[in-house]
Amino acid sequence: MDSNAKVAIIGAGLMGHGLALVHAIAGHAVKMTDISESQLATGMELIGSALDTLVAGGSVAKPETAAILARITPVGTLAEAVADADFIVEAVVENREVKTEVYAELESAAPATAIIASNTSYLDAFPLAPASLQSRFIITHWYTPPYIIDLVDIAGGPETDPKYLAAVRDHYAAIGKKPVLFERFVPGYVANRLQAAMTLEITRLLDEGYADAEAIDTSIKYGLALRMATMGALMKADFTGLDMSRRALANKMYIPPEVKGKSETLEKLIADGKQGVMNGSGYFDYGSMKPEELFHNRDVGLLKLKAAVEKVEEEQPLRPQG
Ligand SMILES: NC(=O)C1=CN([C@@H]2O[C@H](COP(=O)(O)OP(=O)(O)OC[C@H]3O[C@@H](n4cnc5c(N)ncnc54)[C@H](O)[C@@H]3O)[C@@H](O)[C@H]2O)C=CC1
Ligand SMILES: O=C(O)[C@@H](O)C(=O)[C@H](O)[C@@H](O)CO
Repeated sequence: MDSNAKVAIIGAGLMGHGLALVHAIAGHAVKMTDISESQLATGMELIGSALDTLVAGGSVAKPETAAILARITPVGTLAEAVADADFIVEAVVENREVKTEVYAELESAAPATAIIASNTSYLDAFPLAPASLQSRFIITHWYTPPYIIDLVDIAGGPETDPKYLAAVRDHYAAIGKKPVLFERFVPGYVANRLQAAMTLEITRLLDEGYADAEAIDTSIKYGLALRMATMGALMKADFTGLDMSRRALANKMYIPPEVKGKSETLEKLIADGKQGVMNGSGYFDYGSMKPEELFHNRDVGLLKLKAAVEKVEEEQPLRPQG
């Protein structure tokens, strides 16, 4: 696969519009569709504001934006989106029935040579796709916002032809992303599994009154995250010394929480009308700051952090170079 491949994005929601932008920035001609006309229009607006943010953060040059936008065409139907596609990205709601319907439609509408990729967060999407798609059906899972976060989880199913996995991995690496190709599909891949485990522990700490939101996020931002940004978890263990890891495991002091499927703290916040950034408060209070300003600041901040981490990796290497 290369940047001449024509891309179709199915679903223009939070992820779909971002994925359309990622591929257009990489030079692909992109067709994006959604079952909801209004979501398709919103997706196109969000692409415009995301591009402005990338320009403000120095990741895209202003003169390039017109050409990037011109590469993205919103279309009204799935059939139109995929008619001449080489690579199809499914980013519809995380619902088995909806995804099954989309794959059934792709069986008749997609070219017989197109690679089909699902952006599912946790579902085992392979059993949902018809037999005729299995050899070219893959997972490419991105993180939000995908035009800033470079990690892409790539996995095949039992019948996926490995050549498609390698082609997509190599292309994403060539356009500056960080693909991780899994030997075997595991729901949630690495990062989402770790995120889920952390969320479970955070829920326990909050619900049982051990720590509040401020204490938890301070611990993550100023403790874990800064080290993880340059070392990950396993290199950090090397720095700590592996004997320490062995002792920590042997002590068996950490007992994972019971999986309850809900959190009292979260239920109370939602009952009090707190939905997060979009309505001004969630675990934290955002006062008079508007969602647009918050998203802009988050994204420009992430771009600056990413540039700083890249510089540190270059200037203070932690492994032999070359
Ligand atoms: N929200 C997130 O942070 C992330 C989500 N994902 C995954 O990406 C996928 C999409 O998630 P979001 O973008 O967050 O959802 P979303 O709800 O923002 O967008 C989904 C879009 O799919 C559209 N849709 C529903 N049925 C359709 C159909 N038959 N044909 C075309 N469009 C259809 C909806 O109208 C909606 O606009 C899910 O599988 C999710 O698990 C993956 C990474 C991050
Ligand atoms: O965190 C993300 O951006 C993603 O990895 C996801 O797949 C989902 O949003 C996930 O966090 C839902 O639990």
